[in-house]
Amino acid sequence: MIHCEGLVKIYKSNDLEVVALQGLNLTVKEGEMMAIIGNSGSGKSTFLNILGGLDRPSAGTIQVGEWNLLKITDDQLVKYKRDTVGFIWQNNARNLLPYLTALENVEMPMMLSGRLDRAYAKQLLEWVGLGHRLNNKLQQLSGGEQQRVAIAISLANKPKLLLADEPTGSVDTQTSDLIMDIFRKMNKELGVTVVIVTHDLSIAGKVDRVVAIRDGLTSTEFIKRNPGLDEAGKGLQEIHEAYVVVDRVGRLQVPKDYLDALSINDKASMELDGDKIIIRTPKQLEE
Ligand SMILES: Nc1ncnc2c1ncn2[C@@H]1O[C@H](COP(=O)(O)OP(=O)(O)OP(=O)(O)O)[C@@H](O)[C@H]1O
Repeated sequence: MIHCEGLVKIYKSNDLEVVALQGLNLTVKEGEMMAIIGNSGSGKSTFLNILGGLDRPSAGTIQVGEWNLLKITDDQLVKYKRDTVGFIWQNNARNLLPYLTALENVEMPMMLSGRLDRAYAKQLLEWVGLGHRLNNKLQQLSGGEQQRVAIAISLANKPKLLLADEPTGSVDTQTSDLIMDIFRKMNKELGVTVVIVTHDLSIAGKVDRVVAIRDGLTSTEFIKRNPGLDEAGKGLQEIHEAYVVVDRVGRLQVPKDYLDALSINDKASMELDGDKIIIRTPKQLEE
């Protein structure tokens, strides 16, 4: 579904250049439900915005389904956004219309794309557990309920790819669990590929794979040890096996605390020792 290699995004403003993505590699299979984690400023939102067609990449390769997002024309990008992706933000209230009902809010994007389907709009709201709130105005719904309306809206165009930026960022734990359950249901029943960007490690137990981004590069992958396991609230390491990402030309990131522990700055010695690769302080610097 998603294949990106050496993806670069540079923001230029006046004389300043910020390299938000420095050659990111990531492949996401169709039907996968995965999360991207990383510290503030690591490039998560930049990556999601590129995937969602809201921002353009600077260089590299990024293919989503049939679309090459580096070469896509503006007209094709409009079609891509309308037909292929659904987007959910942390604070969705700004994208919803408070004076319309939940149902009217879901119908609105369908009308705009000329494909109104009231029965499907109702079904979506039932799927997110709001079948009893169809005719309530948005302003009469709680924050968590509004977030669920936003999820229904994001699915209104029957996207193949659902992108969520901190979808559980401003809701309580119970609503957060409910939202993750809805994503899983949509993923299983509609076959939608789901990519979630988050700070929240507790939702990691609800996805198949977590990829950590550091400084605009994928650094570590956590893959569920037991796919039957579905325990939110547990740490990543408890339910996932951690792997360092090695790119096609053999580059990998060594965690900063490991380097600090051995005072490795700009050089290290590396050697193959049977079935291990050993990285250590440069030999000539050892006492
Ligand atoms: N429009 C922009 N113009 C200039 N620099 C930007 C722009 N958007 C993001 N950046 C910079 O790119 C880097 C990556 O930002 P990004 O928002 O992708 O990080 P993030 O991991 O999503 O962080 P957060 O979790 O805080 O949202 C940061 O250094 C940020 O300051």
